[in-house]
Amino acid sequence: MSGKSAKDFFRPLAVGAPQPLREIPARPSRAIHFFDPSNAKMAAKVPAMVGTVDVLLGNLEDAVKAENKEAARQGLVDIAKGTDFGPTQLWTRINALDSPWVLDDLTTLVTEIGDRLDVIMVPKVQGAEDIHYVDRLLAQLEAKAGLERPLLVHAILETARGVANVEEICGASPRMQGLSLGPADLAADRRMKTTRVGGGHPGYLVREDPPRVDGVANLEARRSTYQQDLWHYTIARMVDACAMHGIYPYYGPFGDIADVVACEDQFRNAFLLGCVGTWSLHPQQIAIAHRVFSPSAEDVAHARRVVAAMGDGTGAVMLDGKMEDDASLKQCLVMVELAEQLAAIDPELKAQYDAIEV
Ligand SMILES: CC(C)(COP(=O)(O)OP(=O)(O)OC[C@H]1O[C@@H](n2cnc3c(N)ncnc32)[C@H](O)[C@@H]1OP(=O)(O)O)[C@@H](O)C(=O)NCCC(=O)NCCSC(=O)C[C@](C)(O)C(=O)O
Ligand SMILES: [Mg+2]
Repeated sequence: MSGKSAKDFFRPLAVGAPQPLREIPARPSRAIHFFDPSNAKMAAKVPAMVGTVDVLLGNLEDAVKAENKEAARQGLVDIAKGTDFGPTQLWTRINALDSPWVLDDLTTLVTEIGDRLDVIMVPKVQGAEDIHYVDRLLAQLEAKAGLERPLLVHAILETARGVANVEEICGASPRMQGLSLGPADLAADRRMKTTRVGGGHPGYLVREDPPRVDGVANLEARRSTYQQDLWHYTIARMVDACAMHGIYPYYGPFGDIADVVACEDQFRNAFLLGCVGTWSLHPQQIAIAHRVFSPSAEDVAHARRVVAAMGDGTGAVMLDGKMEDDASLKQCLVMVELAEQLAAIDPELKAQYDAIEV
């Protein structure tokens, strides 16, 4: 894991840096909405988006043209200084650690707007060494800026080595807040034969067995095929690594902006497997993410019924013909706690959750 002794793990890494957190706060982050701070039209929309999305993220890395890198950095500083973010979190994605821009990204952002940023997303993380580098540098910069609250770090898993090292990445620093999938870079690094940004592929499928007549397979018969999820393995590994370390997994980008149906399906797979949120690249993906990553009123009502029926939580009871016990109660508590967190920030959801009787 970190290689540090337990007593040193929560010590600040620079004199005067804030104390690391012992627990990562579970703040709602159903959608992490990306914007390019160097794109004037996009940037102009950001202040009005405060309160409509859980996280706004000023992206400095890929999707920002090389000639705009400095404008994007400065644009983010200006937006952060000039906007009251209220309950909405402000994140950034810095450039890759081997790029010519990242040192200035970190130095400028932490010293200028470190008190306004919540989480720094680091792309293309390969192993614990990348997190250790960022961890120490952030501590030095936090001390210099006189920050009282430590910045958190979110790693994007987008290389084969990163996936292989996923557990050590999650445990590399008390700053680790979570992980996102980077399906496009990961596909390229693995030499997958896709050309998309996330989502499925029609060629990745399983086929129904052929019907048999007198024991002979009829290979000419029409057979159903079922498209499989290319990202299941990686998301499942991320979910376990994050749960093990008390941090949060997220899906990532869905590049086919027009295909809102497949986007919703991909997001829902991630939600059901344990992810707490996803990315939004275009304003229309925010509503999809909010819908998917907020449990339905019916599921919340059912979970509340199980909690009520289970009393002190021990033993087994029958509810609607089904056995409920300690383990189903725990699943229901996950649902109820999430519903309470979301209801606290979203009056519309609160009304839906309160409308259905337990
Ligand atoms: C897809 C694009 C090009 C379509 O942009 P568009 O202008 O063609 O779209 P539109 O539908 O025409 O836009 C309508 C209006 O919404 C605005 N708008 C549009 N998008 C946004 C936005 N995000 N935030 C705020 N406003 C936005 C846009 O400026 C326009 O404003 P207008 O009505 O005044 O003309 C554009 O939405 C965009 O650039 N989105 C962000 C892309 C991005 O951040 N990509 C990087 C993350 S994915 C990634 O890096 C991979 C990964 C993880 O690394 C790995 O898998 O390896
Ligand atoms: Mg990438």
